[in-house]
Amino acid sequence: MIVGIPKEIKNNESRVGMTPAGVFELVKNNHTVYVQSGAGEGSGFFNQDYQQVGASILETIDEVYAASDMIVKVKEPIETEYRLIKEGQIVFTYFHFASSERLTKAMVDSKSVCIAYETVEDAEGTLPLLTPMSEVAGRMAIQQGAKYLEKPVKGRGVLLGGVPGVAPGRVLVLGAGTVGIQAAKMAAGLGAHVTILDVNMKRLRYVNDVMPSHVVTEFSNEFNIRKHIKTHDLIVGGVLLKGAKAPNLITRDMLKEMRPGTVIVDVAVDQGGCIETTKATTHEDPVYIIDDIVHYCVANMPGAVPYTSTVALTNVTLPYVLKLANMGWQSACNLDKALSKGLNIVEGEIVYKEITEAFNWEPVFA
Ligand SMILES: NC(=O)C1=CN([C@@H]2O[C@H](COP(=O)(O)OP(=O)(O)OC[C@H]3O[C@@H](n4cnc5c(N)ncnc54)[C@H](O)[C@@H]3O)[C@@H](O)[C@H]2O)C=CC1
Ligand SMILES: CC(=O)C(=O)O
Ligand SMILES: [Mg+2]
Repeated sequence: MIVGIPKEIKNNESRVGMTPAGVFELVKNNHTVYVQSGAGEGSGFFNQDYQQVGASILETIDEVYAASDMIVKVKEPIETEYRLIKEGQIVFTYFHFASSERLTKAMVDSKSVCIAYETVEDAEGTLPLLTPMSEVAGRMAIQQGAKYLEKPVKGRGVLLGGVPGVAPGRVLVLGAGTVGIQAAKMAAGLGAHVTILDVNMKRLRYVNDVMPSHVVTEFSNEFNIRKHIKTHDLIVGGVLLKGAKAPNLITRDMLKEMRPGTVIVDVAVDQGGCIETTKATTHEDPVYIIDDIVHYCVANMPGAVPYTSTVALTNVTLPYVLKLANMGWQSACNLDKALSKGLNIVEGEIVYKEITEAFNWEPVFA
């Protein structure tokens, strides 16, 4: 199969869909790999690193899309990429369709085969291709939150760890999944008081078992959320309903209950966000303020630490890329149930029901 690795074009996105180690495996399996010139530079991988393991370098993104049976990338296609995607072409990447009707329509029209990293789901119900990026984003949420709590950037002026004689900051984490646990762990490590909420008691039991006693678990419901937003300095949104639009757990009117300078880091922004006032931002311009509440809603947080993220991502995507390249998408998905859950749009048909539900579209599949 011919596999193409384009350069990412989302704002400040320096990850790349494959490391030279991944290209090495594909070439060993007799596949042809085209890498766009400079695609890996932001992650520390240069054209010669890819050439040394057998890839050919193409100058433009148009050439990479035109030449390839399968595109392996990181972020959802951006508008200028829509026209490049061909009928029958496999596009293996993060899509987050439920947060973008426009992207969904464009991919339906392209008649390509869209396999979304974020909905590949194993027998235990975990999301192996989302997990490493959620680990990165969960940890980063505290780094970013701590920074925006500083007064010069309109935060409350609270040091998360406190100092002797002054109470530490308070961090409220919505969702005790991968993002939530990593955020809680980082915040706890800094010495902050952490409250973590989920609707899944198994997750809360796990957190309760493994975290120190200054990480307190509570059930997620409106009453508890309304209570805690008044007293916490940093709120991390890490909820997920697989493939669906995130639920709005904090509505606009609730911002008035918070203290000025409270910081929200809504990691769930890529699925539409779990705060009503969330709108996607970029690393270039990451925050905005509504009712004195600082919102950080960057939809590609791991893009800011591309070396770590590219390696972590391709560690988990490569086995699936190899299967797709070796067998074609039909046989690979027939044989691998986890991969088949990644099928979102197949040759013009939406095959993941949460996407149609997100837009109140009529289901078009059986
Ligand atoms: N902005 C960014 O750069 C990135 C965003 N993400 C996003 O972060 C989000 C979370 O991802 P993961 O932690 O991997 O998901 P996960 O599936 O591991 O965890 C989600 C948790 O949310 C919980 N939940 C569902 N409804 C809830 C409610 N009403 N209240 C409280 N908890 C609730 C679930 O029980 C689950 O434990 C996803 O939308 C993911 O795409 C992930 C990586 C990077
Ligand atoms: C998961 C995701 O959207 C990201 O890593 O950017
Ligand atoms: Mg994202």
